[in-house]
Amino acid sequence: MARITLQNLAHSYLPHPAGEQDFALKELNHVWQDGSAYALLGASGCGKTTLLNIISGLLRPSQGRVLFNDRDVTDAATAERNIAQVFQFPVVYDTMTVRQNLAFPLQNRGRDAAYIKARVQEIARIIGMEAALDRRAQGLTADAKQKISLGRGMVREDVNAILFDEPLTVIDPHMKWELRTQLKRLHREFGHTMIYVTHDQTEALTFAQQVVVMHDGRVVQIGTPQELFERPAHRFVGYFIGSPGMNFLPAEIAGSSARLAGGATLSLSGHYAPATGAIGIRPEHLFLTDRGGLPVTIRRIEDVGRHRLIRAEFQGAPLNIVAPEGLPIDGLSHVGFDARRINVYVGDWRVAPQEKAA
Ligand SMILES: Nc1ncnc2c1ncn2[C@@H]1O[C@H](COP(=O)(O)OP(=O)(O)OP(=O)(O)O)[C@@H](O)[C@H]1O
Repeated sequence: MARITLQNLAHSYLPHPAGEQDFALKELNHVWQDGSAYALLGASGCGKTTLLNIISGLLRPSQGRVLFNDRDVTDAATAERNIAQVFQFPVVYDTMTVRQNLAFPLQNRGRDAAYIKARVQEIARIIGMEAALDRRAQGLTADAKQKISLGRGMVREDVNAILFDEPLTVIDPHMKWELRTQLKRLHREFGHTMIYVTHDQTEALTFAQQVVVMHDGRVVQIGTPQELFERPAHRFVGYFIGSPGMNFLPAEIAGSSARLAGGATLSLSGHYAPATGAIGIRPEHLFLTDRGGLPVTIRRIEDVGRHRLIRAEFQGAPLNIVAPEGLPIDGLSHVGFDARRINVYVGDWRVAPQEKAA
C-alpha cells in the first residue's frame, strides 16, 4: 500500500495551452493518505478520469509529479506502479472460468495454489459468485462480468492502491448497494488505499472517508461527507451535494448581518467583512413558520418518501425547504433560519467568519 502525493500536478490535452482554460486538470497539490478510501466526485467532464489516469500511469501529466510513498513514478509505466484498476465496463477473459479469471492476477505473481484457492473463494463470496466459480465467463451477463472485474481488482492484497473508475455503472441497483457495502468492508479489513471515481453522490458519500469534489478541472473541496454537507467550500459543492442542493440568496454582508433582496435582514452567527455575496442554506435547515423569518410564496409541495419538499420563492429566488411528513403547512407563509446553519459566499467560495473584534 502506498501514500500517493501529487505535486503541482496539471494536465492539458493541447500541445501548447494558452492559459488555465486549456487545462483539463488545473494545478493540484494533494496527498492521498496510505490506507484511506477516497471518492473522486464531480459532474461529467470535470477531469476525474484525467486525474485517475495520471495516477495509474495511463497518462503522463503535462506538469508536476506523482510520488508513491517517496518514489517518483511520474514516468513509470502502469505495470511498474503495482496498482489494481477496475473500469466502468468489464475486462474479463471470456474463455476462462470465473475462478480462473479471479486467480489470474495471483498466478501472475507466482502465489502458491493453496493461497490462490482460499483467496479466490473469499473474493467470490464477496462478489456473490461462489456458485458460478466453475462457469465460463462467456455467456454471463454484463452485470456478472463486472462483478468478476471488481473481484479481480480486489484479489491482490499487496497492491499500492486500487483505482475504481465508475465501476458500478452496469450493475443493477440492488447489487450496487451490496457491492458498495462489500467494498467498504474489504477496505476496513485490508486497508488498501482506494480511489473511487463517480459522478453519483450517494456512491461517493457512502463509500469514502474523504470525498474529493472536482468542478471544471479543479479540486474545489476535500472533506468528509459531513463537512461537504455542512460547510461547502464552493457553491458547486453546495449545489451538487444534497437533494435538492443548497439554497443561495444574494446578500449584502456586513458584520453579523446579511441584507437580502427587498431589504430584509438576517442575523449571522459569525462576524464578516463587508462584501456583496450570497448566503447559502440547506433545505433541511429551513423550517416553515407563521411569523418571523422571511415571507415566502409556496409554489409546489412534493411528497418524497419520509419528508415533503416545499418549492417556495423569496423575492423571485427559488427556495427549497424540507418539511417533516405530516407537518400542517396551511397558513404557513414564512421561512425560519437557524443562523448557525448559514454559510456565507463571496464569488463562488465560502468565507469563514472572522474572529470577533475585541
Ligand atoms: N484524450 C483526450 N483528448 C482531448 N480532450 C480530452 C481527452 N480526454 C478528456 N478530454 C477532455 O478533458 C476534460 C475532462 O475529461 P475527463 O474524462 O477527465 O472528465 P470526467 O470527469 O472523467 O468525465 P466523465 O465522467 O464523463 O468521464 C473534458 O473536457 C474532456 O472533453
